[in-house]
Amino acid sequence: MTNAASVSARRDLPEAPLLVAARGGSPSRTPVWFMRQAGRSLPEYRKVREGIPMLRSCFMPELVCEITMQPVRRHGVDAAILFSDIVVPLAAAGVDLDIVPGTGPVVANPVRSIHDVEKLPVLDPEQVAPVAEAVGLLTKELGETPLIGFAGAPFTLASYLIEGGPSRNHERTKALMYSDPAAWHALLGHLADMALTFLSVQVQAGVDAIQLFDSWAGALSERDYREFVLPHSARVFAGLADAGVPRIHFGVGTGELLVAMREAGNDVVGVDWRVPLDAAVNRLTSARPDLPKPVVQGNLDPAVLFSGEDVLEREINRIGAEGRAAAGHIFNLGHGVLPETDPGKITRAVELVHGLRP
Ligand SMILES: Cc1c2[nH]c(c1CCC(=O)O)Cc1[nH]c(c(CCC(=O)O)c1C)Cc1[nH]c(c(CCC(=O)O)c1C)Cc1[nH]c(c(C)c1CCC(=O)O)C2
Repeated sequence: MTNAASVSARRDLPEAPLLVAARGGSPSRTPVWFMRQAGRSLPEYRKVREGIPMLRSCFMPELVCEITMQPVRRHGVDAAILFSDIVVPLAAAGVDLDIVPGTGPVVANPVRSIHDVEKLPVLDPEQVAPVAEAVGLLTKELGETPLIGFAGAPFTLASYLIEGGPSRNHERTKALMYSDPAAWHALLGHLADMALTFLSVQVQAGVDAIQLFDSWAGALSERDYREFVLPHSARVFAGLADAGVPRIHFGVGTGELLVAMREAGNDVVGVDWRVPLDAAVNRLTSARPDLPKPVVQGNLDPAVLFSGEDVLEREINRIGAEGRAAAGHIFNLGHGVLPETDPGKITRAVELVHGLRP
């Protein structure tokens, strides 16, 4: 795809609350979307996914478009997030892996040495052409609602590749990181290239914002994060600096890493529910008074959607008030929607956020 095409593919959405807030402007209302808003909480999702394996569904453009649209239609959220997965670029490039229901990504041949790193395939943009096609369908269907593209950050992808699947302690990951820094940096460099290719394809196809998911970065100390991870995530963000779309950075349990994660070069800092948004802003501004006040995204505990409506309202009001400390606030959960969540509660949460004074 040429550069000229990339310029014309993106819609002009100057009023979209998500994009206004991401730039630190004054949106007409507090924008809200939810990580994992498409997925098992929705009966219409379970219906269209019936009999189709997760990974295969990510390469079916019409289905990706339909699943991405479902929460926008149902809940009236202020953004769609592309239905895909962080391991899609790895699978597309030919890494032997599967997404096992109830477990997550499982890798057939885990990466444990420099030899394994050297054997990793390079992602050719053509291999994710169905994703670009889905983005094209979505930008036609979404009207004024922005579309968020995403990728997994190098550390989180490395953890799946090295452990071979989900991990509580990331022990093999850390063992490689500490004992073979050359292999480690080669691996993270490779994964940064892949993330950048995957995100560039999405941007050229017309997504309006991107999010880099470093879900498991919170397992690291700040010192290790700075030495072993930050330079690679920074390269992904730097590669998108001229893309013209806001860049969101998110991880779980990253209260101690917020300052370092912002230094990776994003425009919006995702915050999980453990750190109040005003405290997060405080940490960010006192550590880096030289930088502009941050824009934050978050941070309702996904478990609160299992409580009564009075609790939901109280928590949303609290988070709305705390978010006023930031230069902009994009309302979200502190992590993804849990599969058992009552979708009615999600719709109600959107109404309550839209009732907040922006
Ligand atoms: C760590 C991670 C993964 N995938 C992702 C992350 C980062 C975000 C986070 O921290 O949650 C990212 C992701 N995965 C999915 C999305 C879609 C967009 C959205 O609505 O947010 C996004 C943004 C769809 C999905 N990705 C997956 C599902 C469930 C698959 C199904 O419906 O059978 C969905 C909707 C599978 C998946 N893929 C992964 C896990 C842990 C799982 C869940 C396994 C399970 O519980 O069955 C890896």
